[in-house]
Amino acid sequence: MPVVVTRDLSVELGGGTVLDRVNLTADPGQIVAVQGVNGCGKSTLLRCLSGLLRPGGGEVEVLGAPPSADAAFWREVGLLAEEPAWYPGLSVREHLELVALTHGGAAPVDRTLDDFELASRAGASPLTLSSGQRQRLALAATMARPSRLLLLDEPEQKLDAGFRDRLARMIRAYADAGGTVVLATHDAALVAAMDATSLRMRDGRVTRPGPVAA
Ligand SMILES: Nc1ncnc2c1ncn2[C@@H]1O[C@H](COP(=O)(O)OP(=O)(O)OP(=O)(O)O)[C@@H](O)[C@H]1O
Repeated sequence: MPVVVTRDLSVELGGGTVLDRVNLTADPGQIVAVQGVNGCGKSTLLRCLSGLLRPGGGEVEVLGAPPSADAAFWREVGLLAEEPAWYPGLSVREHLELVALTHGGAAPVDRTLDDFELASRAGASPLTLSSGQRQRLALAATMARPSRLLLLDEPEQKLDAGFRDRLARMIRAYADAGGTVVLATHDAALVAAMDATSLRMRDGRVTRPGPVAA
């Protein structure tokens, strides 16, 4: 059974059509990369999949039901969108300990710090990190705990080339273990490195579904 299905998903905002009858499916183990120019509707699509925006028309099903606001939904779904608010009085390590404590089955914090290249900054407040380091912390908080679906809006932003390669491998490993990923990205190299299914959007419409071109 698909993890994500949209049928003729449509959204109007500010008097204009932002999503126009978008049909998408994502199966267990699949990475769907939504690509297209600024303003084509990628973030709006992810907001609909996460239930943060109610579509004006069509249907969205995530894990067999419309996205829901309750905590049970968010235990299955990891979202990376706007940068989260950080607690200034908690260190990088303590933020990750909070995630590990509240989500059974999370990866050990020391391993997460290594995986996301944050070990040398473990004692720092997130507010004193560089923007790329904060992006890695946001990714770590999203990916270090169990989930069935990851919704990632431009996960590559602020990351250097080396960590983008590492991220591609981590997302691929998540999918190989049965997880589903829908991401919006401007990074064609990341799409290729993850061996993702590419979905091209233009003006709110899907123009080119199918496997990514070589
Ligand atoms: N609240 C809103 N009111 C009016 N228009 C909106 C609103 N939110 C988004 N839009 C418009 O919807 C369109 C799609 O925006 P969206 O953020 O989904 O694009 P995107 O593909 O994610 O772009 P980017 O690559 O720049 O992140 C844009 O034209 C944007 O101006």
